[in-house]
Amino acid sequence: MNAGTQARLDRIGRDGRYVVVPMDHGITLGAVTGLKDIESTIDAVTRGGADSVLTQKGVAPRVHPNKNDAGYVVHLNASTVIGPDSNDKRMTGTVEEAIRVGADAVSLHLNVGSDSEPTQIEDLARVTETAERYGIPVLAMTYARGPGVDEHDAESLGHAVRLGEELGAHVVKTAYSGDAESFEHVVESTRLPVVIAGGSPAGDEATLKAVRGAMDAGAAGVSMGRSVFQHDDPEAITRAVSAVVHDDEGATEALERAGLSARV
Ligand SMILES: CC(=O)[C@@H](O)[C@H](O)C[C@H](N)C(=O)O
Ligand SMILES: O=CC(=O)COP(=O)(O)O
Repeated sequence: MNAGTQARLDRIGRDGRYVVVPMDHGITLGAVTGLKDIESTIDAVTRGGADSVLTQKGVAPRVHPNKNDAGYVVHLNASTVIGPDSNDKRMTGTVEEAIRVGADAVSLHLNVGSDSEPTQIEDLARVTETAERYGIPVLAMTYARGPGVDEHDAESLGHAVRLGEELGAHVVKTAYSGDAESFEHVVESTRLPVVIAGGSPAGDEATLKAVRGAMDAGAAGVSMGRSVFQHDDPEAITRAVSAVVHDDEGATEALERAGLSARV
């Protein structure tokens, strides 16, 4: 691996594990809870131990003053939930733009199984080629999503993360399959570090149990957005997630250590 790529990977994670808090949802969902005052949210999650934050390029000026020396990932494609097809992710930036706005890494979202999969495959291939030339790590968000696709099927998730590796990504993110045993298949489908998304918030206990299960299956951490940035105490939940990812804490112990009761 290019020395610059490795050095930048070490800026968005720690010791090969990752607590990334993505807040690119401002395009997907709009200015939802946690994203209106994104400055405070970024400050809170990075004080809580997030290794890096992730946004679209346009809000970069609102990131740097508040990220407390955490790493920064710029997301390069998007869609909206009000558009014709939220699975149809279109390019919103380039690797060069990401470098210009101070990114340590870039990310791209693919919906494997969607009608727009072929274009997204081409997009990721181009992004990894350019990123390699600049020594910029690529986080591929490879979901199993599309007509008739089971978004939590371990076989499909394993296929999605392997696609990310085959196209030159350095870290892959996907949905959690729901239990450690099935998620082992996902992790074993690639040599890359696999991190999990949080999905729609389902309560602190469910969130931490998913993180614990994924880590037990061999995952390398999380790229967890809404369950963190929409929490009523983003710093505390980040602290709990980081305790599981980086300190191998149990779900309940991590919640208690962060001052959060184990509630549904
Ligand atoms: C809002 C969602 O369904 C998330 O899983 C998004 O797909 C995550 C993605 N980065 C996005 O916001 O487009
Ligand atoms: O960019 C978005 C993610 O990586 C996952 O977001 P979620 O809100 O945890 O599903």
